Amino acid sequence: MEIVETKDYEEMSILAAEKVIDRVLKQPQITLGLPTGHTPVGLYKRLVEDHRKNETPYQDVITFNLDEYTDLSPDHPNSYHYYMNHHFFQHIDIQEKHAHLPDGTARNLDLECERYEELILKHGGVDLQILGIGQNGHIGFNEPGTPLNSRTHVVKLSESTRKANSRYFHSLQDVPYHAITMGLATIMNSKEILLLASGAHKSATMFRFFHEAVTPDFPATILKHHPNVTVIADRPALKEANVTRGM
Ligand SMILES: O=P(O)(O)OC[C@H]1O[C@](O)(CO)[C@@H](O)[C@@H]1O
Repeated sequence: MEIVETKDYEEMSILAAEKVIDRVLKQPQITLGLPTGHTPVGLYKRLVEDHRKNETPYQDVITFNLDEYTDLSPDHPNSYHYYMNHHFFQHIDIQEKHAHLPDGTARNLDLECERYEELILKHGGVDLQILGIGQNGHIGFNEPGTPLNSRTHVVKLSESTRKANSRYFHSLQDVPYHAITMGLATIMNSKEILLLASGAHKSATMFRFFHEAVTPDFPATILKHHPNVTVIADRPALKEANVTRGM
């Protein structure tokens, strides 16, 4: 695992964007796995700026988002469909049919999970999966206790995650109770993984990530079994980590 420490959030976003742009230029038909949340907002901003300036092409890029809430329509301002359009898709030349998110409004959610998982496989899997990390160690919406061999599935969100995400909603009651997420095995199937973390509120999380053995109690620890992971995290997030950094 390669660990890159940056001065701050800005630098984390710049380095992450450089990596993504490099991969897209080398492989114009790349399949990207994309996260939401606060952490990647700066990355998307840099990618959009780069696209405007350098016309990095996304016409042939395929994307699969990690997760989506159930019961929020795609045009709901808190849905991840909306987030992705707002922060990224509407500003680049990606084809709509290439940008995939789980359909949290599907009538049969289990079938939707199967469809999504099969679609990822049909595209040959994710080449570069970008991840944020929840304070309880979740990746995607794989909460503590999620089986390590899980595929795309419906999850009941933990109260801590609902509370953390309520900052984007009018109130805690408005936060959905369920979501569809790629599973841990789905994520582990990606060829390369880029994990981003920023802020002092993630420092205990990053300590656990680096020092705990692989366990479903802290789902991100599974990444230790992946052969090609880069962590880009800022100094506040790594202040307790006590690990060797290097590019
Ligand atoms: O980037 P943030 O906002 O700290 O969120 C961390 C993680 O939590 C989620 O937003 C889900 O709660 C993930 O999508 C994200 O990776």
